[in-house]
Amino acid sequence: MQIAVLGAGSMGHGIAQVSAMAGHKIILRDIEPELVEKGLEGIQENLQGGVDRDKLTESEMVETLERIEVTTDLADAVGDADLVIEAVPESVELKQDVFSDVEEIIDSETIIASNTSSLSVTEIASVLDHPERAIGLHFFNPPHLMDLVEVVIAEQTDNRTEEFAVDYIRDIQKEEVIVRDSAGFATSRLGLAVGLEAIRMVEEGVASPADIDKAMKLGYGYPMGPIELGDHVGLDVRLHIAEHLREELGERFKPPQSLRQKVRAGKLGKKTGEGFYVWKDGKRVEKRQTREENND
Ligand SMILES: NC(=O)c1ccc[n+]([C@@H]2O[C@H](COP(=O)([O-])OP(=O)(O)OC[C@H]3O[C@@H](n4cnc5c(N)ncnc54)[C@H](O)[C@@H]3O)[C@@H](O)[C@H]2O)c1
Repeated sequence: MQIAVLGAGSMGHGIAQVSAMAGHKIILRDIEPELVEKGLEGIQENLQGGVDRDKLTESEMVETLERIEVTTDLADAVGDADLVIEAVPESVELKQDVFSDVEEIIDSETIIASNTSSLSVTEIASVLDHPERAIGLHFFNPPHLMDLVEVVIAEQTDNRTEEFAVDYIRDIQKEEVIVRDSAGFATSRLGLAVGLEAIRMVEEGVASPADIDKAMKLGYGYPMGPIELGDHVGLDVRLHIAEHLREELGERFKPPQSLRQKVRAGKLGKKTGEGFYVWKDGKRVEKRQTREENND
């Protein structure tokens, strides 16, 4: 089928790539020529990496790239699309504008999906004349390596749209989970609950961040401990999501004080060189931390 991907940033170019690899024709749209070109370069790099690691052949790479067109023109992108997936920045107003603009161009059968990671798909879809064709498709970063897609069912989503979305996800070799549209979907809500409790345990002096992370890795088989994951994602991002979930779901998502303090101090994790851990050149600097040190 033909798929329009709107936004060629971190997620958009990855979604375009995995869809093209499954044989679909893709039109990738961003607002500036440099941005679509950058997205396309990202796809080329990922595919070349796959060829280098013998994950795909040179000719599969070439065929995949031949299935991708880029444009800055919305009508060119969505005019003949069977599925439109938006991956523009995380703002309700922006996504609503994109949805309404798209609906003016597409035909009545086209499905419109949002890759939002935290916003209400129901609210985004509310601007449509036919909101029953809207759905959330929450891909994970980077889409070419992450198998999961949360299929988010808005209040208005009908069965045809849900079935269409599930068929598409399976077709591109991803695994779906079906989630009713509610704050944090399934992943962020549970991931954050563990992450916030881990920070509270550090505050209470139960164990050091390193020991909490080690406990969950060795005891529960987590690939990465909850505190280290927070440093990876960015503590500002974690705080923002916690505030949103607190507003929607209640006090159990109240952000711990030490999380707020780290964000106020600009200690945002890996990207600033310090969060709950110290980071150098993208790697955790190992130092034996005592519980007292972490109560600062
Ligand atoms: N980055 C992640 O880890 C991640 C994971 C899952 C979901 N998401 C969600 O995916 C969406 C995109 O995130 P991202 O990290 O790719 O952002 P990004 O900033 O990397 O990319 C967004 C792109 O959209 C473009 N854009 C802005 N307005 C546009 C418009 N009207 N039409 C087309 N393109 C437009 C921007 O120029 C930019 O290139 C957000 O909703 C985000 O919450 C992000």
